[in-house]
Amino acid sequence: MAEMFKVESPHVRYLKDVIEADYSYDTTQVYEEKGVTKVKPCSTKFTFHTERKVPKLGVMLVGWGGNNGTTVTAAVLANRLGLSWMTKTGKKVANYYGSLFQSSTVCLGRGSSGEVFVPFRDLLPMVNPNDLVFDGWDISSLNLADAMFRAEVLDWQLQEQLRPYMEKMKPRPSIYIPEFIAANQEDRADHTIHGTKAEQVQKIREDIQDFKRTSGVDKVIVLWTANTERFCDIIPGVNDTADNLLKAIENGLEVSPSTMFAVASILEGCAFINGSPQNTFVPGAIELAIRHNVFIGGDDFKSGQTKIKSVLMDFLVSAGLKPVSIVSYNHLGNNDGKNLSAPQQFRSKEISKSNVVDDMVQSNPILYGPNEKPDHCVVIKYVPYVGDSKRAMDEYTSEIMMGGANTIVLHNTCEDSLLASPIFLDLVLLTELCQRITFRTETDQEFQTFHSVLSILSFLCKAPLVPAGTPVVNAFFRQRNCIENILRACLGLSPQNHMMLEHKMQRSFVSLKRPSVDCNAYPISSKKGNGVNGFHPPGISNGLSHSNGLGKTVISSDIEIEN
Ligand SMILES: NC(=O)c1ccc[n+]([C@@H]2O[C@H](COP(=O)([O-])OP(=O)(O)OC[C@H]3O[C@@H](n4cnc5c(N)ncnc54)[C@H](O)[C@@H]3O)[C@@H](O)[C@H]2O)c1
Ligand SMILES: O=P([O-])([O-])O[C@@H]1[C@@H](O)[C@H](O)[C@@H](O)[C@H](O)[C@@H]1O
Repeated sequence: MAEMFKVESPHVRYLKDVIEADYSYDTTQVYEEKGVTKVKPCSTKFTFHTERKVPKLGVMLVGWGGNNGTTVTAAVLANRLGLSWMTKTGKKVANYYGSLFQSSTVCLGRGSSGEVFVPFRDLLPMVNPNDLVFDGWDISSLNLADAMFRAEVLDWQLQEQLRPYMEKMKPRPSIYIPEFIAANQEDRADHTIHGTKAEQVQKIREDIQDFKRTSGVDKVIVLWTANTERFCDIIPGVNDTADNLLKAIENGLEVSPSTMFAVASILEGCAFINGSPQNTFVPGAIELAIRHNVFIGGDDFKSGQTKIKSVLMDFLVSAGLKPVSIVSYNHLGNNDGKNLSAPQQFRSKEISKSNVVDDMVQSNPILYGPNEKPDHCVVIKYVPYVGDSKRAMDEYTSEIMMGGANTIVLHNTCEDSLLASPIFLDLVLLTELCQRITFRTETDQEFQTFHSVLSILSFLCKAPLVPAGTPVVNAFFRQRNCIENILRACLGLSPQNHMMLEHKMQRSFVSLKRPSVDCNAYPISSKKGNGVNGFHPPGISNGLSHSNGLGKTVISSDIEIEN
């Protein structure tokens, strides 16, 4: 599919197979010299390559029969089919609300009528989620239609329309090691593979090969959405290096099912994403991914309470207010909640939900002394009756000026799986896009990929996995801006700086010509479905555009967009 717009610049070249962009990466180095803090602007010349051809993408879900797995599969099917259904509050239409790429926008630049916003997905060629092909594994034998019914997430009228499609989808039997998940999951495990750990890893590899062969997809990404496991001890000689991990699997030593899936995926050259909080990526798994130049990412989908926390902490600390007590309670009644009612599984989740405040606390030594941090308590309770409708209650108490106190209380009710499902799509689509991006610098002329530990996924994860020795960022807008600015860099566009100097000057440097009067509103993104058909970005929806006969659509004399 042709790009939705083209950048007019001598530094950007639309070649047959790639978009090639020259980019100046500007940073600022701070260092001490003779007791003086020095600040030095630095600039590095990058050349980015982004492959223009979008592949047919297969997604294999571990835990496919769960609430999230069935819901995301149903959502993609419903969008592909353009389904709608009646409910007590009226007609509902399939959409991808909650997806960064499908339902949020970015500012492309400034037009004659103001800022021009386009769907995030249109910045670079990306897979359309409607085209995703799903497969996967589950320790429960239910087909996807019966599993969707068991999940009790989606309206009945929608389930009825989807049943003929989803009842044909059957998860593959999976690896089951009881001690890694709650004992209360045992009655679900009627669909498991047997044999040694090495034989089971080999079986998973064969499943991936079989899916590739039978589905005709160009590439596969494996995503863990099975139950939360207990943490694994990091044992020298067992999982501390890639070779030891492979040997441990051969010798049947302690390796969790999620790590076994990660190893199988990596050995098959498939990116592996961990949507749960356990430490799947033991050092040996990370080393193996690096050795095979395969992307890994995680941990734990950032979907609700923690996502709000990464915004509120950003707001409070950036505003100079001092959060001193944060209490996050929630109860839910789905199978995830049932699994988390066991202490070891809860502990995994408690860890991933607790570290999200660290970066903002460490960013402000005015508010927090060395090793000082707010009280932070995480509580999760299992209440079967409420099902997937998670109830979250949060209390944020901050010290404000002159001994004052400010307490913010939140109550949030939502279908947990409808918050998590769009995150799946963003994770796999962004990972796939990153697989098509390479870059070189003026001092290192050989093109390289991103590091195997794909930290650009941080925006989508509670406990971001980052390359060793690199910073963990949790603040919501910093994470989002990171994605946006990297994708802009692939187009040779400078980072969003929000300065808007042109509007803050006595004598502006920009003459904003009025658009010609004989043109119609220009649909920036005419992709079908998801309610964005004929998308008219704010600022030019009543704006005017016309074709100048050169195959370009001119929104105004300031912007030219090539059809
Ligand atoms: N909002 C959210 O729903 C959300 C947010 C963040 C993280 N998560 C995590 O995502 C995961 C899935 O959440 P869910 O609500 O879909 O849970 P779920 O219990 O409904 O689904 C998990 C599925 O995994 C299956 N399973 C368990 N062990 C397996 C194995 N070894 N191999 C294959 N399948 C296995 C189970 O049978 C079940 O069908 C959980 O770990 C949860 O903590 C969920
Ligand atoms: O994403 P978030 O709302 O912070 O955290 C959620 C937890 O509060 C919830 O109890 C759990 O079931 C979900 O898996 C999810 O992890």
